Amino acid sequence: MNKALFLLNMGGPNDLDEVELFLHNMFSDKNILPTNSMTRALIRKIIITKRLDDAKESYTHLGGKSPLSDLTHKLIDKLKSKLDMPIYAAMRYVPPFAGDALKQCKADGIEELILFPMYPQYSTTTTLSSYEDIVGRCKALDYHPKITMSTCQYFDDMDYIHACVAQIEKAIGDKETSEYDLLLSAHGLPMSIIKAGDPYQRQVESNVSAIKTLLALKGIVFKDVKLVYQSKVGSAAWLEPNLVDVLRNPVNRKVLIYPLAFTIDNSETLFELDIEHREIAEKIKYDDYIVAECMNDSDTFVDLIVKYVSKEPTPMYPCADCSICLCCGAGQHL
Ligand SMILES: C=CC1=C(C)c2cc3[nH]c(cc4nc(cc5[nH]c(cc1n2)c(C)c5CCC(=O)O)C(CCC(=O)O)=C4C)c(C)c3C=C
Ligand SMILES: [Fe+2]
Ligand SMILES: [Fe+2]
Repeated sequence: MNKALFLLNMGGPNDLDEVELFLHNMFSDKNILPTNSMTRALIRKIIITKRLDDAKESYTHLGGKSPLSDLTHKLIDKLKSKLDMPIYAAMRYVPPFAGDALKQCKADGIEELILFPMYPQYSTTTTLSSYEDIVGRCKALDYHPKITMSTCQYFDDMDYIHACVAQIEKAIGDKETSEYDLLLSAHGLPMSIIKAGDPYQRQVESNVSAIKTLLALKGIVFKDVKLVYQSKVGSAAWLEPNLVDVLRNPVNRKVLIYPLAFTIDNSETLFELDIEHREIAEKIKYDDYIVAECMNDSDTFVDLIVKYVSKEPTPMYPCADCSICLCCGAGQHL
């Protein structure tokens, strides 16, 4: 069967004019704001009015755009040397959208789309949203390929955990780990989404436990290892503890932050963590403040993607005896 690979992600604005499009599309997504469409439109307007200038300002610090798209294309270039199939980035809120790639796949007679989520932990706000986007766009194009999730999540895959620890080791270099707090920083989510059954928090916590276990096995000792949540938007309750609160109340003034929910660097790592929160740390006189890089196009991450794309998809999580996946809805009933 002719196959093509789609890497699923949110995307990031490719110029300052796209910041509004990003926010508009994100807050039009029923998986991000699961309310009725009238309420969603109202909240969207309020958030765009409040966030647009600040968001543009953040991207200005990064040269006027998000680094996400360029870094994803570097990864795709590396994957192309290992996988004999067309590979596309499918971004949810800004170009490159999946639509153009799907038109190309239809014209090329591609019969199977293999989807790889760039999110290690499954969430309705990310993985499910991207999956539904692909399915919806295929329908709109009257294109009916087999759609396969290569995996719905990989937070518990030991190859992925080794890759996380490799990034942490690379960031700390020759420094003495026992003097540092390791903050494993996951993107936050509203508590309302968690209470509705989203498995993200549980998967993040398992991810943290696995990293702690591997650090112990490798004899790498930090002063403390803490799970924190970043990038809160609005005033509703989100997952806690919030990274900013933890940074503002230091027990120890040497920290290494590892961004746990991203595989590709973006404004929330390179601006929020590395510029904005660094300023807080400098103001309150941290002795050292290190932000680890995401996996980006590292060889271990390339190998992980190749592994999932090359293997038969396992019955998807958590349903073992029916091919429809209970976490993302992918697949079909037998
Ligand atoms: C309700 C708001 C948001 C939820 C829920 C959310 C979940 C979520 N997001 C990511 C990854 C990314 N988020 C990015 C940008 C971004 N996210 C939000 C809000 C929510 N995210 C906003 C408003 C923005 C725009 C930037 C800003 O205004 O601060 C990005 C792109 C960054 C870039 O380089 O452009 C990513 C990637 C995850 C993994 C996640 C749930 C687990
Ligand atoms: Fe986000
Ligand atoms: Fe799934």
